[in-house]
Amino acid sequence: MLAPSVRHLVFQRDDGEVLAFLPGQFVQVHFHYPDGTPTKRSYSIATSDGRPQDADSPVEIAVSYVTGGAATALFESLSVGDRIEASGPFGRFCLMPPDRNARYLLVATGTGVTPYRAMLPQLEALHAERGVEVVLLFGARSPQELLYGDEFIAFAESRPWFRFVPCYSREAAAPPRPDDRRGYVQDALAEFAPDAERDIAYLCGNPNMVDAAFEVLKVAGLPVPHIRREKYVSSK
Ligand SMILES: Cc1cc2nc3c(=O)[nH]c(=O)nc-3n(C[C@H](O)[C@H](O)[C@H](O)COP(=O)(O)OP(=O)(O)OC[C@H]3O[C@@H](n4cnc5c(N)ncnc54)[C@H](O)[C@@H]3O)c2cc1C
Repeated sequence: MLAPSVRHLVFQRDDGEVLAFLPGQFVQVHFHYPDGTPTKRSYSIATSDGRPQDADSPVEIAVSYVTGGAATALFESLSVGDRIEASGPFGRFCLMPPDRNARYLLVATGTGVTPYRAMLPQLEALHAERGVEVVLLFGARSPQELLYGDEFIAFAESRPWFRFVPCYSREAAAPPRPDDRRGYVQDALAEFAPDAERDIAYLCGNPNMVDAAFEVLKVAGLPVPHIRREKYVSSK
């Protein structure tokens, strides 16, 4: 468990094929409702090992359990070694190496942070290549819900070009770290002075947060192609 209701799950393909995904992409999990109707749900790939994918590579996801959720029931019922059906990779919520921005503003709530975990090796390479800087703003209700928080904190501590800014909407960390903030993640954006010349922003997770942060960035002057969005809407 990454948080009281969020579980990290690791899968491996069992058909000998390679899941050649780009960081930021997602998989779809296929299953059936109790009445036999087929359905599917999307999950961002969290795998962050930076190695070229091969047939044995892990496919990691973080699932937020919701009360009464159909996929939630499927994941809760799984035991080690069980199989599920999935397809992918899908999506275009990816870093685009031809971009020439000096800084990335990465914004997430909840499991919306998982694409950024997958992007860490690529961000490191982009920093080495052209000195790009990164600010990751992560909205969580409390420190207990700071998914992969230890990993992001350790990553930021050894890289001055990468800032990790947890924004707690319900309670502050005790004792707070210098980059901890109180309140909603979209309200913390102004402090980082979004700039059309310098920044490209990625927004991922709760649709209300994505819409609110999109408005903040647009008002700050970021052109729409510089604001990339992935909304975690239910695909029922
Ligand atoms: C591109 C994309 C990527 C996604 N990536 C992830 C991911 O990495 N991890 C992840 O956990 N989810 C992710 N989602 C959301 C995921 O696909 C499911 O919608 C979610 O897991 C709920 O599925 P469920 O079948 O358990 O609930 P459902 O049966 O779909 O919903 C049951 C009830 O819960 C409500 N509900 C659904 N989602 C939430 C929520 N988040 N909070 C509160 N109530 C909710 C519904 O309105 C409904 O009333 C992603 C969605 C998209 C579109």
